[in-house]
Formats: sequence, C-alpha cells, structure tokens
Amino acid sequence: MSLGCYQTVLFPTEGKSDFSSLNPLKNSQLKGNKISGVKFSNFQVSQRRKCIPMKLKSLLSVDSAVEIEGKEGVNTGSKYDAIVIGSGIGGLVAATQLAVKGAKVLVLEKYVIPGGSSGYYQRDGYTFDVGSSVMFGFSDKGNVIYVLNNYEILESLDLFFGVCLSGEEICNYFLAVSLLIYITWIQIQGNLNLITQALAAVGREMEVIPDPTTVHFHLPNNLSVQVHREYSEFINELMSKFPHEKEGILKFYGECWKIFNALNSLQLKSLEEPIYLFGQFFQKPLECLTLAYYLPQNAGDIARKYVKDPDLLSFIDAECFIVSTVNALRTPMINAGMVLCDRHFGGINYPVGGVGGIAKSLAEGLIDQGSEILYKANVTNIIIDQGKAVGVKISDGREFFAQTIISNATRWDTFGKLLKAENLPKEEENFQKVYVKAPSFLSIHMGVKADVLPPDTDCHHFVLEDDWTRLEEPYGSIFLSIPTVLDSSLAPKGRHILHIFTTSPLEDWEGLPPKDYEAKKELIADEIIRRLEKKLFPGLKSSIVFKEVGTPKTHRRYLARDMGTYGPMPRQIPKGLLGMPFNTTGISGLYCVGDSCFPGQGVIAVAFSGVMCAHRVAADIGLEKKSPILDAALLGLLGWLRTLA
Ligand SMILES: NC(=O)c1ccc[n+]([C@@H]2O[C@H](COP(=O)([O-])OP(=O)(O)OC[C@H]3O[C@@H](n4cnc5c(N)ncnc54)[C@H](O)[C@@H]3O)[C@@H](O)[C@H]2O)c1
Ligand SMILES: CC(C)=CCC/C(C)=C/C=C/C(C)=C/C=C/C(C)=C/C=C/C=C(C)/C=C/C=C(C)/C=C/C=C(\C)CCC=C(C)C
Repeated sequence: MSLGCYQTVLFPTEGKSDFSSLNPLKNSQLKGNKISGVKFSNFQVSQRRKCIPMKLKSLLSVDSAVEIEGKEGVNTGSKYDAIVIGSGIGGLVAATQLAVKGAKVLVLEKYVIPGGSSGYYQRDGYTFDVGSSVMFGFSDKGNVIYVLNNYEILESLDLFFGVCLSGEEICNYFLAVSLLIYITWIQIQGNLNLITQALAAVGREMEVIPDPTTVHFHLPNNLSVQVHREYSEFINELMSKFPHEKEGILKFYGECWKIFNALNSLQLKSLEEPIYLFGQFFQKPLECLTLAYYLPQNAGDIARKYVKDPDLLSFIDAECFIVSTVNALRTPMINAGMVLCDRHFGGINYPVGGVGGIAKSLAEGLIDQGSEILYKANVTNIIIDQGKAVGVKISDGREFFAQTIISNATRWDTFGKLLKAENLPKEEENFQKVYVKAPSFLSIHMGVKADVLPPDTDCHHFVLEDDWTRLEEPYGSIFLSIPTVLDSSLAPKGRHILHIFTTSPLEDWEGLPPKDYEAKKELIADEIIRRLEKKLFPGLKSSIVFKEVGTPKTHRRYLARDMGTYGPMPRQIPKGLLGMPFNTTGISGLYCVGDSCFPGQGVIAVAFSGVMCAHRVAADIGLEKKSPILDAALLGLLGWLRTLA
C-alpha cells in the first residue's frame, strides 16, 4: 500500500519544512542543490527465483536523474507546455509521456526525491519502500503471445454453448480438446504492463524478480490461501478449500478474465479523447462493449451470482480489500478483473534495488527528454487567469507558467488547498459526494534477524485472524511485506525487512501531547507485532533490530495527502467506475492525475491515469489529433454519465 514511514520521532513538528534534515538518502551526498552519488549495495538476487525477465539498465544511479535545478536554474518566466504538480507515479507517467510526445514539461515536487507513495528511504543499511512492494503491470508481457489455460477454455466453452456445465462434466468431455487448445498459441496484444511501458517510453528498463506468490492470506476459521503466480495452482488451492463451490469459483474468476483479456487487447489511451475512443470501438467492438457492460458493476454483485458460501464471499472481500480498501460489493468489477488476473498473466514482479527505482528511472528519463524536475518546490497556489489555469506559485514566492497545469496532488488537495474554495467546479462537488477519503495507515518498518523467518516464507501476507467483520475496521487487517525475501540487497547481511501496515484514521492521532503520541505509537505497534508473532513468526519481537513507526500524521506530512488518505473510496455502493472522474476538470487548462482519477488507487492504476492524462493534454496542446466538436460531445456525455453514479 502506499503509505510510507518517515521517522516521526525525528520530525514531529507538523508544517516544518526543513528538508535538509529529512534527507532519506543517508548514503548520498547533497551537493548544494544537486543530489548525487547514491550508491546501492551489490544487488544479490535470490537464486530461488531464477527467471529475471528484464535487464538492469541505469537503475538507481541518480547522478543525472535527480537533477535539482537551483533558483537560478529554472526560468520561472518561461512558458512550458505543461507543469506537473507532484512526482508520484501518476505525475511522472503523465510528464514522461508528454515529454516523449515533444512537450516541454516542468515537474514541481515538494519533497527531496521523486515517487511520493512509491518512494523509498534508507536507514542503517536498509532500503525501505515507502509504500508496499506489490507491483502489478510490471512484466515483460506486452505485445506477446498469450496462452489460454484450461479454465479459460472451459469458461469460453460454457459461454459459447450458453449452458452451465459442471466442472467435472466439462473436464471429462473436453479434456482432449482442452489439451489440444492448451498448446495453441493465440496472438493477442498485451497492453497492461503499464509500468514497464512507461519506463520503456523514456528508454529505461529495470531488472525485476518474479514473485512466486502475490499474497498469502491468513484468514478467520484458519483459512490459509496462497495466491500462486500460476493461475491453475491458485484456483486448485482455492477449490480444495471450497470443494462445494468449484463451479462458482471458476465462473467468478472466469468473468474476471473476460475483463482482463478485453482490457489487455485495447491500446490504452485517454477515454476522454473521442478520436481514439471511437477508433477502439471500431477496431475492437466486442472488447469495448464488454468493458462498457462491466463499467457500472461491482465485484461483490458478480461474485454473489455464482458463490453462496459466506466464507468464500468473505475471501473475495479480502481479495478486493487489499486493492481498493473496501469490500467486494464496493469494488469496481473492472478493477477487480484487472488485478485478480494480471498477477497470473504478467505476474507480480519486484524491481531489484526497491520500488523507489521506478520513480528515479522515470525522473531520469524525463530529464533525458529535455524536460525538468524541481525538488523542494511546494506548490501553494494554482494561478487562474480569466477562468483558465495558467501557472503555479510555490512557497518561496516564485511563479511558473505553462499552457496546461496537471495536478498529481489528490483532488481534495487540488481543489481544497491549491485553488480557492470559490473555484470548486460542479464536477468536483459531485466527486466529493460520491467519494470520500479512505482512511490513512499506521506503518511499521522493521529490520529483523533473518533466522526468525521460516524457510520459504512468502513475500506478502495479509492477516485477519478471527473475525471477518473486522476486515475494514481500523487496525483490523494487517498487511505485511518482506521484500528481502526477493531481494536480499535491501538489508544488511543476516537481516530481513518487515514492512507492516494497517488502516488507521488521522483522528486517532490528533491533539496528543508529544509524549502521549509516542507512547500510543509504541502501544499500537507492539500489539500488531504481537499478533504477527502469534500467527506467523514466533520470537518476532525479540528478533527486531530496527523499528520505525509512521502514523497518519507522518503520511499527511510527507506524502502531502489530505488527512494522510490512502486514496478515494466510495461513500456508498458505487456504480462500478462510472462516477470516477477522468483527467479534465471544470477549469480550463487544469487536469488531475493520480489516484483520485479513473481508475483509482494503485500504482498501475495511477500509471494508467498518467497515460490517459498525457494523451488528453497532448491533444489539447496540438501534439495529438483532436476534434473540438467530438470533444464537446464526448465530454458532455461523460459528464452526464457520471451524474448517474
Ligand atoms: N502497489 C502498492 O502497494 C502501492 C505502493 C505505493 C503506492 N501505491 C499507490 O500509489 C497511489 C498514489 O500515487 P499518485 O501518483 O496518485 O500520488 P502520490 O501521492 O504517490 O504522489 C503525489 C506526489 O505529489 C507531491 N505533491 C503533493 N502536493 C504537492 C504540492 N502542493 N506541491 C508539490 N508537490 C506536491 C507529493 O509530495 C508526492 O510526491 C496510491 O493510490 C497507492 O494506491 C501503491
Ligand atoms: C468511456 C465509456 C463510457 C465507455 C467505454 C468503454 C471502454 C472502452 C472502457 C474502457 C475502460 C478501460 C480501458 C479501463 C481501464 C482500467 C484499468 C487499467 C484499471 C486498472 C486498475 C488497477 C487497480 C485498481 C490496481 C490496484 C492495485 C492496488 C491498489 C494495489 C495495492 C496493493 C497492495 C496494497 C498490496 C497488498 C500488500 C500486502 C498484502 C502485503
């Protein structure tokens, strides 16, 4: 998840902006305004995971990437094609995509390094991911040959004949056919490896380590499920836990594959750009209609069509919760389809050296394209002239101007802080009616003695011990990532990293005197560690050699997200993705990108939002085809559709 932990003990004062003391790069040297010489230890890739699909190139050397221009370096009066506020993955993808189309872009980042919730920090020889380490959309499967597996074949046959055949009947009857088709290669476009594509667009490539298990669930009634990379292994394991629901399981996950395959076959660009959108409908009518059909639907409703067992439905809730912070009934089916299949299609892959390398590589690539990135640049206002966004002002008083302004701050921050309240467009009012801020997180970054982990421990765990009703409650579910299982170079020899997080509202942490605040952090962290010790790793507490606890206040401050929120979540049951705004806003020249835009939370989701945003902006500044009449018609139609959500 996105929430990072910077040491609140060191930086307890809200609003203080002495960034020199916050340098997360303990091994780097800050030379004036330029960060240089970040060196990572030798990358020792676990031999257990042999397959390394991509080659390491220019990873994590920020000598040229993190070029921080000084006051004199950036020409504040010059006109850029676009200014991007914030260098989260959403902002960086929008910026780099625009830069490769020929735009001159300036990214303004409040912090000292890029990445936002996908950043990193270093302490005592550990390299910690600020957010979690589960990377979707990061495979080499793009424009590839794709193999159908048995379950998809059965599902397609079932669809084709329009009948409900039992799993066993189908298996016997079509075994021979199925085996034949199994080895038939079917050419489809693979387009969902968006992180890989975003890096490749600016000539970057990262070595990744395939994760054999996306997540290991430890759930009530001693339900333990490992989500194996291989789809058939996962489905077999799930069916073995719920043998009476075999058919329902195949049908629910089969429906996810229909969505995934439709998505994966489209060329992904802005759904707000009519020439592209109509073109896709023309080229791939079935796929587009499939997506249009699922657009207003939620995963929980579809699961209930096929599944009756309450524990299995709760399992599907947990599957959805880890990617949307809400249960399946409130998770858009398109998003569920995307994540529940990509983990088996491209698989989850961890970048060697840590997640922070993605943002660094994008920032490097941006500069290579002739664009600029300025750190310690806290945007305080978006400048509006005659109803159009024309520039921004940063906290030291400097102003920058551009044809378009793209905000990677959340919509609440953009419209609540960077613009005056009277500028709140109707569309934003609607958004705030349909979506609320998801709670923030408590995160614990730890270094532990390696021998506390049993051999073959999985990298990611989700723990909810006794009571399904606690799934969405604060401190109810525990997320745990151990990235050193995949990449041992992230910690000193003989140590592992444990990154633990759980939902926590900001309100729990406000108004406490510093001593009570520290005591509360220790108390809650201890309880979480005790639960993990009991469930997973006996002796955990005594194995801790390093520990830092971040609270919602930490996240609000260092990620610049209102209330430290993880992202938007629907206020009530949503109509799938229908109510989620795209990138244009009610203010001419102002665009939003990131997790409060379609399709929502998640690194791959914000990367898609960046791709969409760059396409729409490029059309508006004349770098892509555009039709003003069709634009007006489509934007009107989409605005109207959103009011139905
Ligand atoms: N797979 C995972 O587990 C994982 C890990 C990390 C992050 N995430 C996802 O990433 C998503 C967030 O990505 P994102 O791109 O929307 O944004 P982000 O919050 O990660 O980044 C926004 C950036 O904008 C900067 N910023 C904000 N206001 C600013 C201002 N006024 N002036 C200058 N800079 C400013 C912040 O410092 C930050 O760097 C989350 O929804 C989360 O789901 C997921
Ligand atoms: C326009 C109209 C109206 C219509 C038309 C139709 C069509 C064509 C449509 C289309 C559509 C589309 C293209 C769509 C797309 C979508 C997408 C791409 C989506 C995506 C999504 C994604 C996501 C959501 C993701 C997420 C993720 C996440 C959040 C993650 C997280 C993770 C974590 C937290 C981890 C955990 C950990 C542990 C367990 C430790």
